Amino acid sequence: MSGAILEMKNISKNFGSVIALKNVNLEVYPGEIRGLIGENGSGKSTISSIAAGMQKATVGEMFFKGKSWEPTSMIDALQHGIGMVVQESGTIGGVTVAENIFLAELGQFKNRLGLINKRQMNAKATEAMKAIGVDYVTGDMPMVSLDFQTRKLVEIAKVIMKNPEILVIDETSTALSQDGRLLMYKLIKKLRDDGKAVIFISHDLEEIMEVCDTLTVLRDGNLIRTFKKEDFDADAIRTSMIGRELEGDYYRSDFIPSSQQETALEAKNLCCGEQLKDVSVTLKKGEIVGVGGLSSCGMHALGKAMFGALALESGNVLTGEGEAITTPHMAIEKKIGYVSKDRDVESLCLSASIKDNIAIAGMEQFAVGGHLITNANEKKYVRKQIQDLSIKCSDENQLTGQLSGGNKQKVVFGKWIGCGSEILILDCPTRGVDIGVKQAMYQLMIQLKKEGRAILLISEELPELLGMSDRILIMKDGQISHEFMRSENLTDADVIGYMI
Ligand SMILES: Nc1ncnc2c1ncn2[C@@H]1O[C@H](COP(=O)(O)OP(=O)(O)OP(=O)(O)O)[C@@H](O)[C@H]1O
Repeated sequence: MSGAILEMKNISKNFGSVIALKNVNLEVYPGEIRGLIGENGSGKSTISSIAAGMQKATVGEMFFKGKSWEPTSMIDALQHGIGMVVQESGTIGGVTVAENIFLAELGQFKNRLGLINKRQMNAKATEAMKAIGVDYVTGDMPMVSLDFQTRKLVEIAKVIMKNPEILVIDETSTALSQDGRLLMYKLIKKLRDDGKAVIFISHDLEEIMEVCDTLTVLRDGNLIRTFKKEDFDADAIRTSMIGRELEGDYYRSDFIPSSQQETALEAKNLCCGEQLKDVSVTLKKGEIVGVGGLSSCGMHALGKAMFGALALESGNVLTGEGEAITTPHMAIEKKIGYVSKDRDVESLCLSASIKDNIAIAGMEQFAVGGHLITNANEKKYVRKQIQDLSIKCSDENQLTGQLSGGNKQKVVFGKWIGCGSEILILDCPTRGVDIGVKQAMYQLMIQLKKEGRAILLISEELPELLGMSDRILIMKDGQISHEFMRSENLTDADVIGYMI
């Protein structure tokens, strides 16, 4: 035993012909925050989920606290000291916060008659939320009433409550806004200071360098290198991630706001409870309008509303020609595309193939006469998106649910880009996407802008908003609190003040 709390030896994992991990050796030490970074599909989720009992390695062995480690499930792993917060939603929608937190452990609340003491269970769940610093969520709340960020926080509370020896956090930052991230950093630093270990997966190099003590780079299922804090160097890490230096512009290189005169889409006086309070936005052709704020500020609701997917109390969404958009069907007809933040639930059908997910919005492009679908045309259309966005998959028939997180996001992007959307409502479009692909997506957005397409870019990444937008709208408490024009001098600090 090397002093490591977890030793993973010669781990390989195959999914049919896909090799996700090749002979990976990973050791994690107590009192360490270990970062895992790598391109989409490099094997980060696979290696950490094997440690956390979600799946088994094809080959290899593991030792936890010096003993052979063969967890039979995530619950088994959590009960014995390794807990994981997964990349996508790890909670169940149809039940309460307490039922999610105590899933598989409801027995402890049974009374002598075998009935569950809900009051006690709810109180304990409320306590667990308070323990991580969230005082606005109680155990009796239905999960469906919570936004994406809060559902993630429930998941974090559930794992933290078990006081794990090792906590794995898989690409969760991008599900959280600024306040949620700060809360998460505080929790993981406390665990580290208490002598526990954390495995932290993120695509945000700046964040991972700031938060982690050591950093392991994976590429194509191989462990490339582990950096110690004193050796952290952004260029060296990037190069070992992608196997070459990243060249060319990342964000826009111009700093002058620009657009055409014509309006592409307009939201007028939108009202929807606490989420939207008299919000008006005009999006011009050839313009990228950024929308930022804290998770509950109303920006995600605004995106939904502009796609006709939110029941409004009043106000309306109109195209440049003055036609009202009240349903997603109408929006699609008017060439509006929408990437939801809640990718797995709202943007994809995970049990369908990549082909079906991409082709569904683009029939007009490849069907003969707009209605006769030929296999060859459909395949050609889908393959082009797979190639343009470098979607890592076995072929277009692979089920979307089998893709890595970032590759799923690329499928969503491909669906709306391929069908020639004139207006794109992009809610956190680069969530979980690696830097190489992010760069390609930004360059694509610039190209679309040049072609006169309009983009509403809703994002929790301030550098992305500052780097890409012609105008930035900051939202707070369901209202637009400030508008900034694109400028070289605009900084994170200028913007944050209007969010909180
Ligand atoms: N259930 C599955 N069936 C088939 N292939 C899978 C499955 N799960 C993962 N893979 C493949 O294994 C490889 C590694 O995936 P993994 O999710 O570990 O990548 P990752 O580094 O976490 O990527 P991302 O940054 O996009 O989340 C990918 O090629 C992925 O498509």
